[in-house]
Amino acid sequence: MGRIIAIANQKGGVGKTTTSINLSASLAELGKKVLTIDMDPQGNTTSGLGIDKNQVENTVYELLLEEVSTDECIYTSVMEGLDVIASNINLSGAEVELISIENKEFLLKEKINLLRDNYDYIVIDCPPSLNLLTINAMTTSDTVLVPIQCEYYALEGLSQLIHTIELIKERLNPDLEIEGVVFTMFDGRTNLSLQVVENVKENLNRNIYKTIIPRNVRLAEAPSYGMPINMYDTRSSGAEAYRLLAEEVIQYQMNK
Ligand SMILES: Nc1ncnc2c1ncn2[C@@H]1O[C@H](COP(=O)(O)OP(=O)(O)OP(=O)(O)O)[C@@H](O)[C@H]1O
Ligand SMILES: [Mg+2]
Repeated sequence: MGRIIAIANQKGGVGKTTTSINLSASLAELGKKVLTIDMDPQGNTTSGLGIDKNQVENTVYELLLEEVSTDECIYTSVMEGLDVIASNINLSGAEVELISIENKEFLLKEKINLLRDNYDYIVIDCPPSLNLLTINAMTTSDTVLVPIQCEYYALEGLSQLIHTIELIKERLNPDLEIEGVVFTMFDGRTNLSLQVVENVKENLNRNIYKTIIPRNVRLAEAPSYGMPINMYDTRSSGAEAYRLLAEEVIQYQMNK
């Protein structure tokens, strides 16, 4: 049975989408069958994997709120072995529409359970908020992976995120675990990045991935070409890092 990983942090711009795209693509490169679900109305994971978000007919919105089957929502990405359930701006209205629906926290889970067996990994990119879309992602998932940007306010909001995850575990998804945190946008030339890593390690009693994602301009460029980093520049430091992260993610499961 496949493992479902939510990439979440309500803080904006910390590298959730970059991690979703490139962890998914690196897992696929290692021969895994992967599905990436874009739960963010910004649709950046969708376009970053080579899918025109304004042309897709069925998105997460249709999956959650209309009588559309899961199969009809799955698109193939530019990367072999990597499928996508897309998103676009239409999803921004879903939050309000979801409120009055029964079982509103479990709509995604009901749909995704049907195809768990078709994939080794399902990676869900969450929006930068602890809203119903994020809650749906967390009730569907086995684990949450939290990207932390190496900047001064890295720890801000982290305790709130951990508290939310624990509440969801208590009330909605008893199996949910925090898989770990991964540092992103590390800049080895500054003391700040090093200090942030040390500070978070001291304050956070959680699994921290050994792999640290460096700040690498190729990672920022790749989405505008609709490609994950391993296709855009396979030898870049960003591609190497996400490959190592994918190996660690696979290892985590084997250690269970
Ligand atoms: N390791 C990196 N090196 C250089 N640039 C990066 C790196 N990771 C992310 N970026 C850039 O930083 C910006 C924010 O990254 P990203 O979109 O992945 O964050 P996010 O957490 O998904 O943001 P949001 O909260 O808006 O969804 C993007 O422009 C992205 O290209
Ligand atoms: Mg994002």
